[in-house]
Amino acid sequence: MNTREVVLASRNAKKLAEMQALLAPLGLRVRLVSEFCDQTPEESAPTFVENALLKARHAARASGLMAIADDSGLEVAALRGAPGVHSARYGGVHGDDAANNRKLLQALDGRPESERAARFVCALACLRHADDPVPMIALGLWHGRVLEAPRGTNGFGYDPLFWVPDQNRSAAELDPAVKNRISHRARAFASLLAQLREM
Ligand SMILES: O=P(O)(O)OP(=O)(O)OP(=O)(O)OC[C@H]1O[C@@H](n2cnc3c(O)ncnc32)[C@H](O)[C@@H]1O
Ligand SMILES: [Mg+2]
Repeated sequence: MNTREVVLASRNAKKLAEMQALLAPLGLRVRLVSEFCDQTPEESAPTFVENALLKARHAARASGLMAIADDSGLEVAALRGAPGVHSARYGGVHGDDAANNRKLLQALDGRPESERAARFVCALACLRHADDPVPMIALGLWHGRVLEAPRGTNGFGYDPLFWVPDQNRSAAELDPAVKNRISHRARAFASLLAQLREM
């Protein structure tokens, strides 16, 4: 096994940019799953952790390398956890951020602030190889609330609708470096890096 090289099992360019910055302290050579294969596994599991494992296993098998996958999304308590594991395709078309945001605004139309609490969830799975029986798992949460209209142009996905109370800004108004210090993904990577350093 080559432990100096890792494949990132995502096809979302903006998510990949965040993952690469968060992984940089380890000084590994980073490869992308798109270099090895065109297919994507179906993200059909009911949990973020299981979907992250599906993606990591697929990338490890395609590349022969250690693999890291991120499965993430936004949970709104008043919507019983939706968009949840379906965050990327909430609006009907996979990866259509504008449609996803429109649907979320509609779902919360007229709801008071007290019913707009939300949290971003990030599950990371890291496999040393495709048949690794001891996957490393890391979770990160980021609490905020859903705005009534989009704000800001940074980031991706639901960032323009996610209000970060202690920053007094939406996630899309944050400097990318700040988002990468405090986000769900930042928290999950902090935990994963600690595990990788012990490996
Ligand atoms: O599966 P991969 O290829 O990694 O890319 P994806 O975009 O499909 O990623 P997910 O399946 O994990 O779906 C996560 C969705 O949740 C949203 N999301 C996740 N992290 C986010 C973040 O940091 N900011 C805003 N939205 C985010 C966004 O809509 C993503 O498309
Ligand atoms: Mg996906």
